[in-house]
Amino acid sequence: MSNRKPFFTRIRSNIFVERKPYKAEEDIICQCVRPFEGEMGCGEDCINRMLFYECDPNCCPCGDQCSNRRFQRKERTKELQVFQTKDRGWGLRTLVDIKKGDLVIEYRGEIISHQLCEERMCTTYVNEKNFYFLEYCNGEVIDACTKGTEARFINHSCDPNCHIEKWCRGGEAHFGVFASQDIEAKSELFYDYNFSTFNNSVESEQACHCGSENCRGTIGRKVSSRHAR
Ligand SMILES: C[S@@+](CC[C@H](N)C(=O)[O-])C[C@H]1O[C@@H](n2cnc3c(N)ncnc32)[C@H](O)[C@@H]1O
Repeated sequence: MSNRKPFFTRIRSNIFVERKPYKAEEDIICQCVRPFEGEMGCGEDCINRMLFYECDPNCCPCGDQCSNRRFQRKERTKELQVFQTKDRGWGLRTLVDIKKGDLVIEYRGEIISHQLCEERMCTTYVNEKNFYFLEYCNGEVIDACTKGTEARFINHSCDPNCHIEKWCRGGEAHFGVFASQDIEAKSELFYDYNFSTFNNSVESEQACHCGSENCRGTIGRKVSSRHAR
């Protein structure tokens, strides 16, 4: 493997290549009560949070004290490092402790249709060995091959310390890598590709080197037909 970190363009929000982002027809307003000054509202019992729906600051009863706006505030673990692993290519690790439940980083990229994804795989990405795709919604894919965040470097493990959550904000979805447990500084971050990736047909043929006791042997779901999920 080359020592040069693969180049990609870091983006602050998803890029909609073939369509404009949808706007929500109406906002769902939670029933939280604005907390005392200096405290944050919309905690674990906020109905929007329970439904994986971020509050709108313009109509949330907690206003600027709403804590259910992590994607809008672009929260993330600040000190993450891309590094070369022994047998998994590049990976992503944390340089600081992370608490269970924290949003580590948003998985961003270009939002494209399955059809355009197929086309890119036969043209632009035809010589690529690694693919950086995540299933979006309604037949669309997040393509982080050239534009995205460091989340694209997160490797697969059959016993991961992170997982992907889909959250709604306005009319669109946001995908975040969340800590499934407390994670110590200097640990590599992993999620289970079985539940999240788009190109299972490619990954189901790749040997897994996650090293966990319950390793399934390959990094993608075992499928017979292309893109079956
Ligand atoms: C989304 S990329 C992850 C970043 C990648 N390691 C890199 O160097 O850019 C997915 C690719 O990483 C490698 N990979 C991820 N998890 C792995 C694992 N558990 N064992 C072996 N290879 C892995 C495979 O080559 C896979 O196709």
